[in-house]
Amino acid sequence: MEIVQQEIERLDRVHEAIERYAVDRLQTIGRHEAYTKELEQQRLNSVDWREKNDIAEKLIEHGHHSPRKYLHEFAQQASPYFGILGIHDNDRRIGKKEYLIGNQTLMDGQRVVIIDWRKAEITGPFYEGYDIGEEYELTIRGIEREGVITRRDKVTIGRKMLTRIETPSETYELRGGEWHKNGGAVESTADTKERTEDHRMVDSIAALISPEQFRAITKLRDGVVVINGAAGAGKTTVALHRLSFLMYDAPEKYRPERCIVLMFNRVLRDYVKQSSDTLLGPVRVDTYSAWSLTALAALGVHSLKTVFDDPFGAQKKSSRVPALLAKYVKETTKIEPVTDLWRFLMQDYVVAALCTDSGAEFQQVAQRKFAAKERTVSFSDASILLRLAQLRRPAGAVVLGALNAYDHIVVDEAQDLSSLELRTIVAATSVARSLTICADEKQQILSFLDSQGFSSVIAQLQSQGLEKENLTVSYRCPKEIVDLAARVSGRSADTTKAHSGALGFHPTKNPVESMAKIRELVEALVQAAPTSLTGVICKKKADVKALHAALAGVPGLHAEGEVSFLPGVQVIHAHAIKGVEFSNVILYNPSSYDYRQTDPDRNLLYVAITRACKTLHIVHHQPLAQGLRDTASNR
Ligand SMILES: Nc1ncnc2c1ncn2[C@@H]1O[C@H](COP(=O)(O)OP(=O)(O)OP(=O)(O)O)[C@@H](O)[C@H]1O
Repeated sequence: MEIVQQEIERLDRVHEAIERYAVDRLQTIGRHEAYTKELEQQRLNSVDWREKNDIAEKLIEHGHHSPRKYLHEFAQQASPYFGILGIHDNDRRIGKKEYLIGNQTLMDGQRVVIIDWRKAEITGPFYEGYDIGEEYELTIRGIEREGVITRRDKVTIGRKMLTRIETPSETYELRGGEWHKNGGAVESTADTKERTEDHRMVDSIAALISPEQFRAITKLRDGVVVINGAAGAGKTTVALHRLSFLMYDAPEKYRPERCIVLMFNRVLRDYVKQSSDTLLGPVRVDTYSAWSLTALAALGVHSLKTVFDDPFGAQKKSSRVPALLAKYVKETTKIEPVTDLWRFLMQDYVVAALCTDSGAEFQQVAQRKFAAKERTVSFSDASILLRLAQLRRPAGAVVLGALNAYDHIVVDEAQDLSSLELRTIVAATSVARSLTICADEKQQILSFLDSQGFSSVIAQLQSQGLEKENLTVSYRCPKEIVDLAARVSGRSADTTKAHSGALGFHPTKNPVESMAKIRELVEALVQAAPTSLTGVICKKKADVKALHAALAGVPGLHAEGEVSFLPGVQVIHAHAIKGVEFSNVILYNPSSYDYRQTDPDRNLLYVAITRACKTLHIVHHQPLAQGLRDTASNR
């Protein structure tokens, strides 16, 4: 196995280059800092003010060239690269060349050892599915290049050791201390998570990016990109890599401190925060609600008290609110912002447009709050308040963190934001309106949102130039589960890349039997794979407690309400599972009473099913929801 020997030797040389780079880097920094100290000393010793000024200027100039700014520490020692791209260029001066592709560039003096995957003009052929021997035409630094692809291999390096080489036709794998040819299948991301005992997004995903995902990541530098696609097709993955790509490709245009990622809930926020260090560096990752409060503060609206419950939350999220606000702002003058909000809500035309019944109560509450100068707002109020505060600013005004200011915003699960919330986000971007919006209308689970909201904002953005990317391949779920999800949602899915998994139905007679069955299943799953993560999903919050009690004492049971990505077992209700994933999912009694034939219920069931990376067990004592029922009876 010559290739294995060659690659082991290559990796040794790369490790040596990493060490040389680390030493060179520290020496260069050391020299720079020693000269800084020398200049500071000279300035201290100098008695002539003119000389002092000269030295001060020199110090400032010297500071601009600090090697800490451009010689970054190489942080990928354990796994320095994941791809090898071979070319034979028609230009004789280039000729045959092999590029190593990784998460960070590595230089050895003037020589490039590893190329960052985001250097798309070079790494494109690696991702875009070129065949060996296929001709390429590239434009690198404005120069046309032509030739043929000679190699396009993936390698796995873990803890500084080469363990796998995957060429387009063969695989070589290190198992039990020996190399085997064409042995195992590619490890799925679910298996990687179990092996590493970490059930967050896999860090090494840049190695796996598909051609369609790569195109979405590197597409259209300015403007809005909407990423659609089935659950588990990699929408979030693509959006985060896209932001990473933009910041790398045009750092002066996409500054990390002027970019933000908005996630659907705190679970998802923490999930991304913890897993995207390499990808996003210091970019803020937050929920829409948390961001809206800081944006309000930036606009001068302070001392708010927030509450979750709002009996009129649905009305306030109506897709009619943006037009009503626009009219209100036109016809009224600016007053203290929170009072302005209550005054808006008590207008007759607002009440008439938003309330079919209970309008009188809606208006009275707003009038009372207006009179009392109330500072307690719900999160639905906060988004109206934010849009109002944005609209009250003069056209084109820039307010950092709130208005016409962000270089780029990523919005995940946008289908579950109201049209007003989406508008506050769009308004917060700079005039280039650079946004990546992930959305799947089949995953809209908030019953109080009207479906026109999302589409109306997209239609408006369309007129300003918007690109849509549809991801078709599902990566998270096994084929059996993708098929079941397709039956529930009525949307077909591409299962070509899907691995195989297990799907089981377990009818019981009553809740007690269901709970006992779930305990039996969980115990078996934990015993079979102690490093897996199992999610027990129920529709009603009240069932979380009962299920938790039924599983008491099971090894690895996470505390009630705690969401963690460590191996074990989690009981969680369906509304809290957006965007997360489990090796195994057990659905507790997904009955036709709990999941009715309405869009939000169907969507919620679709979301629950598609959280499973390997197995799905459905335990029920009542008639199953439609979609599940047909599958169960055909088995
Ligand atoms: N090209 C790929 N190859 C292998 N795994 C991938 C690929 N792209 C994404 N994944 C994995 O698939 C899973 C789903 O990805 P992601 O969460 O980005 O999908 P999504 O479309 O946002 O899902 P959802 O709509 O359910 O939120 C993740 O574990 C991710 O690491």
